[in-house]
Amino acid sequence: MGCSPSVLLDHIQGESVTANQEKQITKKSAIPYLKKEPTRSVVHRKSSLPLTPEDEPFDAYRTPSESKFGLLLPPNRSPLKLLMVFLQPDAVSDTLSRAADKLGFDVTTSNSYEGTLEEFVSKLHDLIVIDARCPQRILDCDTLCRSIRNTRGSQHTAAVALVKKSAFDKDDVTVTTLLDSGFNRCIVETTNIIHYVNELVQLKQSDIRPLAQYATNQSLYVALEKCNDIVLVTDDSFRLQYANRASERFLGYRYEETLGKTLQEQLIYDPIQLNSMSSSLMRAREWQGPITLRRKGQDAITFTCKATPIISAGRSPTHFAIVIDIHGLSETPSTFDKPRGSVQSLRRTSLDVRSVGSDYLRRTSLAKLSALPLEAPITKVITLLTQAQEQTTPSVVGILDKVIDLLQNSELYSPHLKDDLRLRCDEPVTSDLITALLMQQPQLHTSASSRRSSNDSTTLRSAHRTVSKIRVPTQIKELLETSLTWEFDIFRLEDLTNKKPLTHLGMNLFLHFDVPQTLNCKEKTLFNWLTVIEMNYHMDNSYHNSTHAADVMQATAGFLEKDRLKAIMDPLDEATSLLAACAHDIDHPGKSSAFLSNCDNPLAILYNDSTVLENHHAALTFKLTLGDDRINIFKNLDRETYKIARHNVIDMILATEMTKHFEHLAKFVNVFCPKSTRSDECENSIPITLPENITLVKRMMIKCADVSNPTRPLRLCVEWARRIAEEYFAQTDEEKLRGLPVVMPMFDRITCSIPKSQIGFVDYIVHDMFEAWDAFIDMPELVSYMRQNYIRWKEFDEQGHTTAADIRKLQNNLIMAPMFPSKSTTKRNE
Ligand SMILES: Nc1ncnc2c1ncn2[C@@H]1O[C@@H]2COP(=O)(O)O[C@H]2[C@H]1O
Repeated sequence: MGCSPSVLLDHIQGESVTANQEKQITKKSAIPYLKKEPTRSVVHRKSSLPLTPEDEPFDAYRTPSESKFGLLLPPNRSPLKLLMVFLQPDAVSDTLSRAADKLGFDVTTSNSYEGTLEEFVSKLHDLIVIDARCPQRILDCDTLCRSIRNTRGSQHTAAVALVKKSAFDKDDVTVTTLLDSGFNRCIVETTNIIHYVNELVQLKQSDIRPLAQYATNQSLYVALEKCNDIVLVTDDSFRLQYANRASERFLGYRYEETLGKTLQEQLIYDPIQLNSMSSSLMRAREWQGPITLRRKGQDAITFTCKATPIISAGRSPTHFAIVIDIHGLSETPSTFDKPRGSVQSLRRTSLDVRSVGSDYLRRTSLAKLSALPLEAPITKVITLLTQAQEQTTPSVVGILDKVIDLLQNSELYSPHLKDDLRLRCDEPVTSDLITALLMQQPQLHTSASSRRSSNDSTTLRSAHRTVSKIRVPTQIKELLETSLTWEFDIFRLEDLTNKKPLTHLGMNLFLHFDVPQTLNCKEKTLFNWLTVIEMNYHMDNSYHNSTHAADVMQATAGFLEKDRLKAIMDPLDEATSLLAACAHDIDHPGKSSAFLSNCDNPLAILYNDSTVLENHHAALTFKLTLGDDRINIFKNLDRETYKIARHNVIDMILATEMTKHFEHLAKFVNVFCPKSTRSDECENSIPITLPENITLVKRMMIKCADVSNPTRPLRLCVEWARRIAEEYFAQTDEEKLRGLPVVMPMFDRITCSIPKSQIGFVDYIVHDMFEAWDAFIDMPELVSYMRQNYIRWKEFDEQGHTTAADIRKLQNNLIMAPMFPSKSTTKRNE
């Protein structure tokens, strides 16, 4: 069965009696020591294993002295075995033997070359002392020692040459030669037993014990080889020095392919992860986090990793032990060592007791998440924050915990109305408006409501009417010549077309953007389509009628004319953007989604109170279009192109849902106007043509077009404000009449201040979005008009022009005012 490397690491660092402490024991008991050997059984762990990370000694892995392998105990073999090789016994050998007896050695003697080797092979002594005083021709010590060293396991034996006194007195080469042939040291002949006792004590401490520790190390290596987690050891420059068998199995590299290579060049996929790991390790701090590893001939894969610095010399880490938990690996590699059982089954039996701590659990589950082969940017962000937590103060850790909790919420960009919005927002009408626009859920019934099924006029209108080719009157033609200007007078077109502006403007713009060619359809089909779409807008809505659709289409066309967009949009993008704009509010009942939900309207039931209107607009668009060949503008597209077109139209229509306003805005700003990037860098570094980024642009485009009315010339802006206010008032009236919850109580036609509603709408919705949009497509007139209008609304409010009637009066004067702003107002730096 494999074992957990974390247990091994504990063993390495968990001894309670250090080498220093043991030296002190040895020193103090120099004399009693002759009589009583301290037993190894006195060595116990100071404390039991910590149960949670909190129980763990703070610097369990970090104290340099504890990171040394020197804390390993030699194997508990008692007594130590001594082989004495003397051709003939003499007073010196006798003294040595007696000293060894006193220290409790198990002494064996030998007097020949062969006998020695035989004896050694059978017992693998801890210490061998060879008499090097006799002439070489009688006993060749050098050769004997070399032969011993060639014996398997002899690296754990200390070999000592017993030399004449003269070898130390004279400056000859005897000692060096002996050391070269494999002896660990030389001791001099003597008949003084104390001398030999001290020699043996020193030998035990400085040679036998470390060699025995190496023997224990050997067993650790065996454990590492058998262990199921990947274990890598690198030097301080992340050059691989050791990789266990699990690494070969999971990563597919043979041992020889990996050794000597740096983690970066061979294994670690993500430089950010490596940087984070190395910054902790270099500061002698343990690191834990997900790590994505390259696998030979396969996809990279992310594992949970724990890296520990090891200081074997000096003050800085000399090695790093990297243990990679393969738990959570979804797929067992085909080369997996079958007899050992599956990763999962092994894991179930090997419990890491430290995983009980809640914080650890949280990190572990995060790590498991990131062990999946998928990685979203948010996963990286959470990982980096988790790593940052390890290097900061408890108060910052607390804050980061909250940040991580928020980030783990899937509704990242959905605004949650701050509980105290009503209190913080001085203006109740703004509070009402923004709450109604941004909140998904319908209001709870606050008053007794008569719940009955809606008979709202959301039923389909007939799509089947023969469309004759119309001739465009001159006035309309002339007006349409300005159809791509931001000051285009949509209300005049409404008048001239007898409230059918969409068909006329739509055809004009479709031709301008070569839509018939792009969709490979006849102009007549497009015309029919526009007609049917327009028919399905409610003429009697004061705001959400086909004039609004035409206005949004006109704004969209104006945006599409800008170089920034021309550069990234292909003809299908342009065509589908215009189609989406035309149809984006089709069959709008003049009431909000919340209203529909509150009165159990069939649409709210159909769409489960979720994105009710926008779902309906998109679905109805396709239902109508595909339902009649005469208006099926997609019928000549191949399946693939149709799918793209359909996706584009649906995506853009759904993007107009205001509850997702901040989500779309934030995504756009994050990609195209990141705070950290200087504007010049920004332009060059953004992968603007990535399909997902073009999608963000298209969403932002239709959103801006949809609420562009506060950025139009004042006369247009005021009329739109009056219209939307009128529609809101109508809803409030009906809610009151039907005893439904009042979604926006402040929009009461008697009491509401329309200027205040506009100020709030710009403050909360329009301002930031248009600043960002202007920065992107370079249309300074948008922001210019928005600011001028804003000032005017403030003036109107101060002057007491608040009701719809007041606004109407104002409009009479505005009709006389010029539509175009003075030249200076379109300058960006104004
Ligand atoms: N000038 C405005 N004042 C207040 N609300 C507006 C204004 N223009 C647009 N809106 C709101 O913004 C919403 C955008 O999506 P809708 O067209 O569905 O409905 C729109 C209105 O509810």
